[in-house]
Amino acid sequence: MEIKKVMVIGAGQMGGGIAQVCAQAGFEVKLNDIKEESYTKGIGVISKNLSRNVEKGRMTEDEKNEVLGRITKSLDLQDAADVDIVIEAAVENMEVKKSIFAQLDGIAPEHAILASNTSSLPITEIAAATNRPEKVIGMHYMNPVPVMKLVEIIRGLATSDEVYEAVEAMTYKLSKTPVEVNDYPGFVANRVLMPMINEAIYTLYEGVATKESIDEVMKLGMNHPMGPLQLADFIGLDTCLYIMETLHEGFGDSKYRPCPLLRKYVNAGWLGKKSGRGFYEY
Ligand SMILES: CC(=O)CC(=O)SCCNC(=O)CCNC(=O)[C@H](O)C(C)(C)COP(=O)(O)OP(=O)(O)OC[C@H]1O[C@@H](n2cnc3c(N)ncnc32)[C@H](O)[C@@H]1OP(=O)(O)O
Ligand SMILES: NC(=O)C1=CN([C@@H]2O[C@H](COP(=O)(O)OP(=O)(O)OC[C@H]3O[C@@H](n4cnc5c(N)ncnc54)[C@H](OP(=O)(O)O)[C@@H]3O)[C@@H](O)[C@H]2O)C=CC1
Repeated sequence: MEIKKVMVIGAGQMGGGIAQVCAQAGFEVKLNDIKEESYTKGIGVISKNLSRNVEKGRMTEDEKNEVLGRITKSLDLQDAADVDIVIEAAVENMEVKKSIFAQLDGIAPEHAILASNTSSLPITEIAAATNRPEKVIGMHYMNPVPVMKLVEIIRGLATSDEVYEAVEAMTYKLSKTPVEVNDYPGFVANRVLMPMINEAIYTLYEGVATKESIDEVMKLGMNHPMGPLQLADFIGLDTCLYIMETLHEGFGDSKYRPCPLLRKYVNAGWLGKKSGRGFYEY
């Protein structure tokens, strides 16, 4: 099955990046959000990223405008009525995702694939909110999407081979590398990454070292491009907390308990870079 028309749901840091790389690869993209200002912010970031490519001589002004011309605004899920795939990148909350998928099931054409960019939530459970579980799949991009090469592709219990192959082919078309993963909490990426970040937060919470020192140890000692606390701010502390909660609940193992300091920051509205304050100020 050939994918030409894409709808991306959520114009935040991930949805914006996904829309950008899809449009750059020649797909027609509808970028959907519930709020007009979120769309405006998202398309603004895309435009800025593309302008940087023009400044660096990687694309011409005309090519930039062609890419932007392939992205259209959507504030209504009904716009999914003629797309081949929907890639959902709304907030990391099961109830929100189930509601979106149940609605999409009634709107998107019969052949359309319904993919989620969830970082950790079970694809099988999201799929169960629809009458087409064989067409539901995880397509997990990494942040920042235009830079990172990996797409974790998660098979739900009922995902068909045909749908897997179509999403794999699309990933290659985006010049990214797919890795096949089964449907367990956190998949691979966040099952490994997020407990490290949570442990770094515990290290801060217990006064073992300052935030700068913790980040410095991991940058200089392990060659990580960002320290874990800086990376947590970059991902979004709300997203980090939701992922830890999914691991904790999904495995029932206390080793995944979210650090109280992480919860405190999220409750304070300190969500990291996107809100201007997390472990650091922006
Ligand atoms: C939570 C989940 O479910 C899964 C996840 O995504 S976990 C998060 C995974 N991501 C990571 O671990 C990222 C770790 N950090 C990094 O790799 C790097 O710090 C980084 C790529 C973000 C920035 O790299 P850097 O060398 O420190 O900075 P910088 O020189 O400014 O950027 C390098 C390139 O990336 C580009 N870039 C950086 N941030 C960008 C962004 N937000 N959007 C688009 N492009 C970006 C820059 O334009 C630059 O491109 P060129 O060199 O081609 O001009
Ligand atoms: N941050 C990361 O590093 C990564 C995140 N992910 C996953 O991607 C998804 C999005 O994360 P991220 O982009 O960081 O989050 P953001 O908070 O940056 O963006 C989420 C966007 O979705 C919008 N939104 C919320 N509910 C709906 C809805 N019902 N319909 C349409 N749009 C909606 C929000 O609008 P508003 O602001 O108006 O509420 C916001 O614009 C999550 O599932 C997350 O786990 C995956 C990989 C990496």
